[in-house]
Amino acid sequence: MNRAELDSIRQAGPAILPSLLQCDFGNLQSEVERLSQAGTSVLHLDVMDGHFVPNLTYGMPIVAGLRRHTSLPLDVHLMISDPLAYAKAMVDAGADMLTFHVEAVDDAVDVAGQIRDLGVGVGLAINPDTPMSQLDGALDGVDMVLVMSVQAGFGGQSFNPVALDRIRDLRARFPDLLLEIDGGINASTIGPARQAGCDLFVVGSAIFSSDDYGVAIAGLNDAMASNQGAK
Ligand SMILES: O=C(CO)[C@@H](O)[C@H](O)COP(=O)(O)O
Ligand SMILES: [Co+2]
Repeated sequence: MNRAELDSIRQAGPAILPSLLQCDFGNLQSEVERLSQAGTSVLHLDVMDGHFVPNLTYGMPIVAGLRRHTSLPLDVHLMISDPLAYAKAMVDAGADMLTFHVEAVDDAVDVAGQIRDLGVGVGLAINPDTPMSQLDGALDGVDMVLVMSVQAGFGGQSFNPVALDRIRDLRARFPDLLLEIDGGINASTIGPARQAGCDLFVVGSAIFSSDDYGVAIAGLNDAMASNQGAK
């Protein structure tokens, strides 16, 4: 994803990104079709290595398989200890945006630069219990900050409101930075996250627990617009 494509995502307004973590992997193609029909504009893919986080998901073959069946941009959330070891393979598989964790690397600016050189958008993620000071001086070459509202590793966890203060703080300091939030986003938490200044909302359980993804996404968009929920 180049800068122009990222800008067009931002200009299109807030977007809900389904996280496939809780989809039916036995019917992946049909799940993606259902999400496309429900108005999805970007898919969020959670890659976990069983080392950086205590959970294991999938890697390049699934990304490549999705790439063959959809033209939707693929936003790949790397919850892995060595993002550079897999970055090129992920891009070759079809990732459009690669987000790595600030906790996983020694030099985030260097990692971001090497990912950028692969021709994709770069995101930097931060877990709720990591001090925000770790982002100081780390945002050069970063297109997006992913503020985790749960500890990375599992779907279905409860929203941590510390993420709202973080979004507010980043939005005030970096008006043009793309901001994404991930974890525990539902009809109660999406409004406050939007009001705090977030652009992209990753949603797993609140979509996949519904029989009708279109209804679930419409409900989340309504809740975002009416800013329901606790602050
Ligand atoms: O990155 C992660 C979890 O580490 C997420 O993308 C989750 O998959 C979101 O799931 P819900 O919290 O919405 O159930
Ligand atoms: Co994620």
